[in-house]
Amino acid sequence: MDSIIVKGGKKLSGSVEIEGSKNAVLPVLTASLLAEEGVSRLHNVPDLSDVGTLAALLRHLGAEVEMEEGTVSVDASAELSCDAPFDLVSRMRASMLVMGPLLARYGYCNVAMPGGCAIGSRPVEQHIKGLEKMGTTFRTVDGSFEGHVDGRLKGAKIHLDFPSVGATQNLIMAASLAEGTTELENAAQEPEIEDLANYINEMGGNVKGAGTAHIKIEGVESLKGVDHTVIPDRIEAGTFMIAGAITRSEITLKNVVPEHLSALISKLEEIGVRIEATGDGVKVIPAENLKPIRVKTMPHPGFPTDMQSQMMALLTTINGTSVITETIFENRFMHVNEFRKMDADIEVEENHAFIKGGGKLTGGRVKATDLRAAAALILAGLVAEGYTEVTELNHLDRGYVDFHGKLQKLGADIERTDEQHTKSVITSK
Ligand SMILES: CC(=O)N[C@H]1[C@@H](OP(=O)(O)OP(=O)(O)OC[C@H]2O[C@@H](n3ccc(=O)[nH]c3=O)[C@H](O)[C@@H]2O)O[C@H](CO)[C@@H](O)[C@@H]1O
Ligand SMILES: C=C(OP(=O)(O)O)C(=O)O
Repeated sequence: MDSIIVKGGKKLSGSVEIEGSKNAVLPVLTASLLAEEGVSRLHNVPDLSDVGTLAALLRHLGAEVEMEEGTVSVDASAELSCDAPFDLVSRMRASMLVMGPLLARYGYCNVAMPGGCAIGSRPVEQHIKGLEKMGTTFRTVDGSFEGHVDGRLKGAKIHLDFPSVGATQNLIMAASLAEGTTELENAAQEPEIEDLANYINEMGGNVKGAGTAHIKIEGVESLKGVDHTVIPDRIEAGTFMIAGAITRSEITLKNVVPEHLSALISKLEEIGVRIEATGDGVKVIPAENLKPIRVKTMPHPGFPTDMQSQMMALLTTINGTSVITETIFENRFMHVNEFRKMDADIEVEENHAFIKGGGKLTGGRVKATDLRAAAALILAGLVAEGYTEVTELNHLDRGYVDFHGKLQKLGADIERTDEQHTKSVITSK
């Protein structure tokens, strides 16, 4: 079985380059289906299995997709198929994002229901309700959403019950080729939404207000493929900030936008970890003694749920009791059992985790329960006594490029049993 083995106790030093953002490139790739002419060349694309999975889906739909050294080209000018089957959609929930572009372009889609995943049930009614308001009629057939539009999608005023990232993205894409104006209220404000809007505007679209809770989209007649550079991955950056903090080491991160990480940086500073801006990145400077905190995950600009397990790893090393409250996903504490196997003292009551930190972590064999838990367990392994073996690396490969290699370069004592595998995880043609 593939695993990463880390021996705890080494300090880190040096610098690490942050990749392009997984959560930005996935919606941007689906938006490339909106272009009836031209080729989109997307730069700063990370070599991740999720990108490979989405590329496979775009190819299945009839787009031409090429990948070379961080650039993915998508030509969606051919007549596309509108059927996204279960075997592709179920591999990755972001596949649902083909719905908006297909309905906008063809007035039809047949997209398998993605189902829940380890971190929660993850319903999609906000996507469906918004698209219905724009004139789509849905029925469910054999476990798929079949959507029909009479003519073209129509602009609408849509108030989201919750600022869902995926629903906001699907609706922006649908509205970009709809007739008239769409206004989204209580929209998600993540930097990845802004990146998607920038890409659509570069293609000839008209999206205003992305990055705020109120987004206004004027539909246009057509969009063209263009070049676009994906923003840096704020979650990978945050994960490496914690790598510096947990090992009490000064390290430098390159290709980071600190404004995208303000909630995490503010919590790290409260703990006693200084984050200093340096040209195109940041320096992580932990104090000698760190302090426990209370932290609650929230939609952006709040503290990101995707940093919750890595923060938990750090808090297990800090004297005193810290409290984490998870408000985004109903089942995102599965890593607690794995941390306990490493002798962490953590109690969970409903959506609160109480972490009594400062005790000794002990290495052992632990299982990655989701993508961020994979990284968090490796971070804990950096400071645990003895060897920690982390299995189920398929989760890690969804969202981190060469994670163990980057830690190795920073000085960690870490290796991966299937070294070859990490060369490229993108599915080839
Ligand atoms: C590829 C990608 O960008 N994934 C990110 C995206 O996921 P994703 O877009 O799936 O996250 P959402 O913001 O939609 O979901 C957040 C919460 O809202 C619920 N919900 C969502 C839609 C809906 O129609 N009904 C509903 O109840 C979900 O079950 C979840 O509990 O944002 C999450 C929240 O920041 C991140 O953890 C994921 O890394
Ligand atoms: C939950 C995540 O991703 P996804 O929405 O793709 O499952 C994540 O990136 O941590």
